[in-house]
Amino acid sequence: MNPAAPSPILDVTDLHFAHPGQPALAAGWSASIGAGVTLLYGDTGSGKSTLLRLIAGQLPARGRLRVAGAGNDREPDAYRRNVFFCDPETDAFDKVTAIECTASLRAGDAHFSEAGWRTFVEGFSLTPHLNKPMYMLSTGSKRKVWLAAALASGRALTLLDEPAAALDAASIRFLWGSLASLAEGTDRAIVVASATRIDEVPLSGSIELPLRSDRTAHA
Ligand SMILES: Nc1ncnc2c1ncn2[C@@H]1O[C@H](COP(=O)(O)OP(=O)(O)OP(=O)(O)O)[C@@H](O)[C@H]1O
Repeated sequence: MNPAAPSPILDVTDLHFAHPGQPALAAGWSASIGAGVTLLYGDTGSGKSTLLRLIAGQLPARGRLRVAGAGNDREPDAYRRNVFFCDPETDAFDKVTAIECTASLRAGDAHFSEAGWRTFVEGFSLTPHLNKPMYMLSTGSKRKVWLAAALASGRALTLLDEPAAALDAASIRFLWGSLASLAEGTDRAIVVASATRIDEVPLSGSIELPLRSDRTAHA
C-alpha cells in the first residue's frame, strides 16, 4: 500500500441495481472516487440520473457505499450528511423562497461556506430572486439556486446532474470557472453527470456508462 495515496472520498463496493423490468444498470460495480471533479458520462437514458440517485441514497440498492468513512448501511444519517444532491426534477421546493430552499439544502452541512455562497449567488445573478418563491423562477434560475448551494457545500461528496442544462451562456461560463477552482481542492469529490464531454474543467477521472463490473479507481 502506498502511504502517500489519499483515501478515496467515495467508495462503492459490489453495487447492484436494475429498474423493474429493465436490464441491470449496475451488476457488481465497484469504484473509488477521490478529490476533484469526476465526470459521469453517458448517452441520454444510459442511467446517469439513476446512478446519482443511488449514490445519494434515494433508491434502494444492493451493495456498499461509503463517503468519507461513513457507510450507507451502518451510518445512514452520517452518510447522508456527507453527500450533497438536489434532484433537478424535484418540485419539493416550489412553495418556498430561494433563501428557504438554500436553508434546507445546507441543513446539517457543518462546513457550508456562507462567503462562497454569496460569491456564487452574485456570479449567477441570483440576488434579485432570493426572496421569490421557487415556482416563480425560470428552470435555469431554479437550477442556479441549488447550484449555488452545491458549490458552497462543505459536504465531502457533491453530485451534480447536468448542471449546465437550462443555464444562460454567462452562467455556464461561471459554472465551469467555479468548478475548475474547486477541482484543485483536496477534500471534496464532485461528480458531474453529463451527456457531453466537459473540456472546461480539469477532471480527476471519469465514469462511463454502461458500467463495467471490475473495480475502477477514478482519481
Ligand atoms: N423510476 C424509474 N422507473 C423505471 N425506469 C426508470 C425510472 N427512472 C428512469 N428509468 C429508466 O432508466 C433508464 C435510465 O434513466 P436515467 O434518467 O437514469 O438516464 P440518464 O442517463 O440520466 O438520461 P438523461 O440524459 O435523459 O437524463 C431509462 O431507460 C429510463 O427510462
